Amino acid sequence: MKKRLYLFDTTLRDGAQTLGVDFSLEDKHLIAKRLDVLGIDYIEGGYPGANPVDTAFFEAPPKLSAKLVAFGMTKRAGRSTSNDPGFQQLLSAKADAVCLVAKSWDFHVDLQLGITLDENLDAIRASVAAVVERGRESIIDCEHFFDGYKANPDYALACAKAAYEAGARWVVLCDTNGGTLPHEVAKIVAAVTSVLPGDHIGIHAHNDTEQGVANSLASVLSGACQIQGTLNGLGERCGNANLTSIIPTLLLKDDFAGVFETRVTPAALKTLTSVSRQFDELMNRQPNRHAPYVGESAFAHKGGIHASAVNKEPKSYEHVPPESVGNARKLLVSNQAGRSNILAELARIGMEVAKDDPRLAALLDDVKIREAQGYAYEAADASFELLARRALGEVPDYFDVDQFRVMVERRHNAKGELVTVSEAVVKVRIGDDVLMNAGEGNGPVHALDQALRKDLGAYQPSIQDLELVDFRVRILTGGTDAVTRVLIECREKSTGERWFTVGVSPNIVDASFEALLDSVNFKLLKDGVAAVARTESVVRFDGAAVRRSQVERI
Ligand SMILES: CC(=O)SCCNC(=O)CCNC(=O)[C@H](O)C(C)(C)COP(=O)(O)OP(=O)(O)OC[C@H]1O[C@@H](n2cnc3c(N)ncnc32)[C@H](O)[C@@H]1OP(=O)(O)O
Ligand SMILES: CC(=O)C(=O)O
Repeated sequence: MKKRLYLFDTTLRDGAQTLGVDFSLEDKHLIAKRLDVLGIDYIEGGYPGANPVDTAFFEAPPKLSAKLVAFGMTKRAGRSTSNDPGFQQLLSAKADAVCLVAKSWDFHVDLQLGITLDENLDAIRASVAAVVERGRESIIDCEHFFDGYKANPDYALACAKAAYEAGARWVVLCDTNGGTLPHEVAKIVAAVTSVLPGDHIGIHAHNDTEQGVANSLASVLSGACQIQGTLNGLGERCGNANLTSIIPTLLLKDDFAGVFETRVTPAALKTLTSVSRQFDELMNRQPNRHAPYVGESAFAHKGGIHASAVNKEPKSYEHVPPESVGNARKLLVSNQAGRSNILAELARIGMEVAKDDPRLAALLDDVKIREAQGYAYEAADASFELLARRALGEVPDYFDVDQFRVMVERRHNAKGELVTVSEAVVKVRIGDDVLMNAGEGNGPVHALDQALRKDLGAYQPSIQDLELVDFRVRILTGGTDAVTRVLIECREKSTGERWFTVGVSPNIVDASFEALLDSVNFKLLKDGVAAVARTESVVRFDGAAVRRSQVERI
């Protein structure tokens, strides 16, 4: 029979101690529910009494199948539990369990609490007993357990034993400062589980030497049965053990999956990538592309040799199948690519090309030459698709830009305020028509975008559905030879679909315009719009008088 491991999530408590993270009450409810669906056993919701959000959360907590845990500290020195208002507020919280942080390093008892070692042991016993008496499951976080054990093993163990004997369901060994290494954790946890039952022992590891996950895994191999951690590794300083890495390791790696079981099912594991990314989205944090298992690049193959091998057999360069965690494989197109990368990307966008098709070799050469000039196709899916379809003769000649002009002016407005305005004029040829439009914007690229998309004749219904959402500039080489790469992200308003395009030039406006043109062409191509035919050359200046006057002023 497999050994049951319990997952304890402290995102809403230790995760709230992350620099730059502030949970609202609504955030807490949403996150608790997502964790519950994932199959977490214990969800620590916060510290009732410490702040209004946490207090409110425990006044009307969400309904969960996981056990909801209220966090606090052992009673204050010199008071009884009934005479400690903070402790009483903790006991009143609507929670299934109460997790108390207790000092277990003699140095901290002496310096931080200023009480004797025996008084601290008494405080642990009295606090656990009060929680149990109140009908709550009791959990003790033995703060600084590993540092305490190294300094005074007998005393650290005495704290753990005092909690266990007073009725604590779980005694959690904390690597509070995150400085303990896996071999030390393995040894110390084994020493604890030789005197206390392992199915009552947990681990809470901080990540200050980037060993949070390794230390948690080492501790279960030494007999501990509860792992505390957070979503995406949030937490005080460098964070906590990352449950987003621990959970798939427990379910997918033979040495763990064969021995241990958790409440997380293989089906729930498939939601892990979306849980992780939604969480970042909610926190307004950029997801870590390189995060194990769930990061955008966790199954992205850039090297041509890797891509070729993955096409034959994915496990050649993948330690687990991406779909097992809800992630997806990507074969990137770049200067490191071979024909396999290109073929895979073409297949992804629905293009069938034979591996020996000479147009494929030409496209690969073109990609490598352009990447050497500064283009980055792995980040610009739409520009790559246009390049590939052009190489195969599949992109209609929608329009030509005969000319554009941009002006940036700093001036006083009617209220006498100093403002910087940008104006642009773009002249495009569509079929037999030449259209000239002006646009204003808060910067030159914005103005160009406005002018280009103001009136594209027959294409306007398709183009109106397009919006520019992001614009990133990177200078690739320093000095006078500097080249600018611009990446533009666009969004189709009707579907929410997004794509990226790239432009490169020594001139930032030129680079931006090239990326803008790709976005517009991609949208027309995507919508299956037919190109307007050209018969004769008739020049027509389109637009209202006001536009013409702007043009003249420029
Ligand atoms: C390792 C961890 O992550 S533990 C969790 C840390 N998380 C937090 O601190 C976030 C929430 N904390 C808070 O909002 C506040 O610190 C509160 C409400 C808990 C306490 O606020 P205050 O009463 O103003 O105390 P303050 O934060 O200044 O100091 C903490 C006090 O608790 C005492 N204390 C710390 N740990 C314990 C413990 N395990 N048992 C008893 N007392 C403790 C400290 O000695 C200190 O006492 P002192 O004021 O007499 O010196
Ligand atoms: C309790 C806790 O967060 C710690 O010791 O790190």
